[in-house]
Amino acid sequence: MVKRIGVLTSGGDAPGMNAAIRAVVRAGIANNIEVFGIYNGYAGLVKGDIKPLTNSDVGGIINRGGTFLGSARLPEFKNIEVRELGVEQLKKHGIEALVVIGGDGSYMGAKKLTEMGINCIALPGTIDNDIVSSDFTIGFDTALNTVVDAIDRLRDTSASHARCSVVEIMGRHCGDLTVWGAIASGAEELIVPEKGINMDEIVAQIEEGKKRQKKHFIVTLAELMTDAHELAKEIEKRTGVETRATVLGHTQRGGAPTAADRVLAGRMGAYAVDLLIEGQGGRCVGIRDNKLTHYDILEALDLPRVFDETLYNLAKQLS
Ligand SMILES: Nc1ncnc2c1ncn2[C@@H]1O[C@H](COP(=O)(O)OP(=O)(O)O)[C@@H](O)[C@H]1O
Ligand SMILES: O=P(O)(O)OC[C@H]1O[C@](O)(COP(=O)(O)O)[C@@H](O)[C@@H]1O
Ligand SMILES: [Mg+2]
Repeated sequence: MVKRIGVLTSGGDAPGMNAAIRAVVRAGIANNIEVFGIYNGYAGLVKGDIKPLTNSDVGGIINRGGTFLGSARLPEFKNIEVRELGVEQLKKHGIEALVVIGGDGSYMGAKKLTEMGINCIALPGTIDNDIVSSDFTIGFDTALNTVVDAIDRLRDTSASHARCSVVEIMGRHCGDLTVWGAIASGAEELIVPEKGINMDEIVAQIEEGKKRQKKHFIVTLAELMTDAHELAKEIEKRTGVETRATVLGHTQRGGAPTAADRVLAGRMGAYAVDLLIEGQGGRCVGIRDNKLTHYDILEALDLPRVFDETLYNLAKQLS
């Protein structure tokens, strides 16, 4: 049975990563496995930034945002020679298997390390909710609550000034944070990559609201689609409603994880250790209908992303 494992966080950080690390360490130690922390993702792996972790090292972190191990992006990890340096470091420390907490990019790194003889289990840690093999990713619920809190505040000031607010939300190429954020905050409009921008529809929605003496308008916009400030100018020009843009940016990545994210992280972290004990590798953990499951990483990354039209239409209908 596996005796010594490592844990690392990689890619964009996400609230709940600390809770996941804690779960890996505590579940590992409970099964007589030594757990080593690898600092700063694959970059730290290659450099040998590796230290043993005890139960008390992961005490007092369940409620902390970010990742105490640090995270990084190391594009060079795609090169086999760079990954070989990482494998050498693991061998030097006697680490036989790894838990990798990150997004789709980190999953690829985990798959490739498994092919090089290091069993890896990947956990979905990203605010974007863009990992198709899991209904939810660790960090999504916290980021969603941050988005909703921000929109609630923006609505207050928008109503006082009878303004429209364009709110740019993260998600890379996935509209989930925007769709869920729009529903939970009662936004008037949502613009997501899966649907594109329909300027006429946005203008019509605001004009219709004006007729009902509406005092404020919230337009949620997924990032990377258009410039939020330019969109605000265009809305103001076409509707006559004074409009401001707010880019929520990295505020969405921070903060104490919600209870839902902590529980998800705890379940997934312990499950990853179970899979390593079974001798599994190259797998990623997901949650489906509230049940833990695991997939081959390549198959998981190949799954087609199905956009939830029902939720999108609900956001439209209730606006
Ligand atoms: N094809 C790949 N092969 C090996 N490692 C990869 C690959 N793609 C990404 N990675 C590693 O995973 C890291 C994180 O990926 P990235 O896409 O930036 O974030 P995320 O994991 O959050 O999606 C990259 O910086 C790189 O070190
Ligand atoms: O922090 P950076 O490097 O500016 O990256 C921003 C990107 O990271 C994210 O916050 C999270 O993405 P990943 O989890 O895939 O790393 C995206 O929503 C955003 O597009
Ligand atoms: Mg990603």
